[in-house]
Amino acid sequence: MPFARRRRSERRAVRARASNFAQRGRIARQSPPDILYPRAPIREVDLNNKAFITGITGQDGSYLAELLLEQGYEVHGSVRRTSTLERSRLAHLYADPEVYNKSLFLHYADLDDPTTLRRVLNRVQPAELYHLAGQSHVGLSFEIPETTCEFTAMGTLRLLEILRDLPEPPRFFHATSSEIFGRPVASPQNEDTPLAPINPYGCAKAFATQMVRVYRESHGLFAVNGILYNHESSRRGENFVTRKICHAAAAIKLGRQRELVLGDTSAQRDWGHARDYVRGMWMALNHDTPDDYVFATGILHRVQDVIETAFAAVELGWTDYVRFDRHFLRPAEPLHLVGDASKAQRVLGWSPRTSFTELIQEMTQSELEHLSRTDS
Ligand SMILES: Nc1nc2c(ncn2[C@@H]2O[C@H](COP(=O)(O)OP(=O)(O)O[C@H]3O[C@H](CO)[C@@H](O)[C@H](O)[C@@H]3O)[C@@H](O)[C@H]2O)c(=O)[nH]1
Repeated sequence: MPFARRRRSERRAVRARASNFAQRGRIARQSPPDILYPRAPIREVDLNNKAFITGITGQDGSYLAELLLEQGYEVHGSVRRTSTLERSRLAHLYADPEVYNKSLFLHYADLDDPTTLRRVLNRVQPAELYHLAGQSHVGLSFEIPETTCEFTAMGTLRLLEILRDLPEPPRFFHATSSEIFGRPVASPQNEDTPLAPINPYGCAKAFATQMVRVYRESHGLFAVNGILYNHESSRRGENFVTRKICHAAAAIKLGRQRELVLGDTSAQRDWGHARDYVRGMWMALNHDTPDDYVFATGILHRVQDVIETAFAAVELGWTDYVRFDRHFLRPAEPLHLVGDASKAQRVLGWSPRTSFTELIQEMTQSELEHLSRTDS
């Protein structure tokens, strides 16, 4: 029986069993992911289901891990071996003895090491695999195009090849990007918009997106592309523009920073909240059939709007602090990247719940609270 149609008492029991991970979070500074069961028909969520996340230590990976744990999944994730443990977004789960190595497991494995990945996936045998890992910074992809393609394009292909050989391949979600559309001929874009990337990152994502379609259609994998427009949160990396601005507004308010230096502030994006987008990932992978879905708000804002909203949230005038530096300009900027998520809405019952203003205010507030607790 689909989870959504289970008896109310059973659903209540499941929710009662699931602890509220985000609230316990040391660094999770927002309200926990609110999980509503989608209207779309979904397959039964077996409480023993295992999910595997590549990129579990990233913004999306950490929200998704929380959501899946709340749903009763056993969650596994691959982590890269680095000299420092970059797991701060998972710290609250990692530090919880009820969770770590009980329902959350981390494995050393990487996209450039298919032997290890294969061994780990063979051992875990997940029912669902969420592929979120890769080099995700568009500007940086101009500097390190080979690394970007190695991880984002070839890494995805290697993963698909491994799945093809598994006796029971898991359902596969690929987090792709609006950057596959580059400078699209039509706005808003949907799942049928032609791919026309204009930077190395977009090219790598376009390759991977198309490969996912090939493996779905020619090899019969249950493989889904989530075409994700910009999605942010207080867990966003500090070199992405929303976090950079919200952090600066809070730091300037507290006297910890003097100015904010930016590139093109007229650039426009379709910005939503990461928590909403990981909910979409789960809904897409639990639908009856594999397909591609755009996840977006459908509303464009300028970088300048982020600046004004963040500085207004700390009651400062932005003009005294913001400076332009061409160092942050990119060789090419996409135009009119705004998504039409009506298919996700119609088929999955997905829609974003957080407005642009709420998002930026929440991020700025979170920075204020975080900075107020720390010395530097
Ligand atoms: N990062 C950054 N961007 C700046 C700055 N000043 C202006 N911008 C402009 O702000 C816009 C957003 O930049 P990012 O926040 O770096 O995000 P992105 O390039 O749109 O890429 C993000 O969204 C994609 C989905 O559309 C993702 O696929 C990608 O991984 C990433 O998350 C771009 O037009 C960029 O030129 C700055 O100082 N830093």
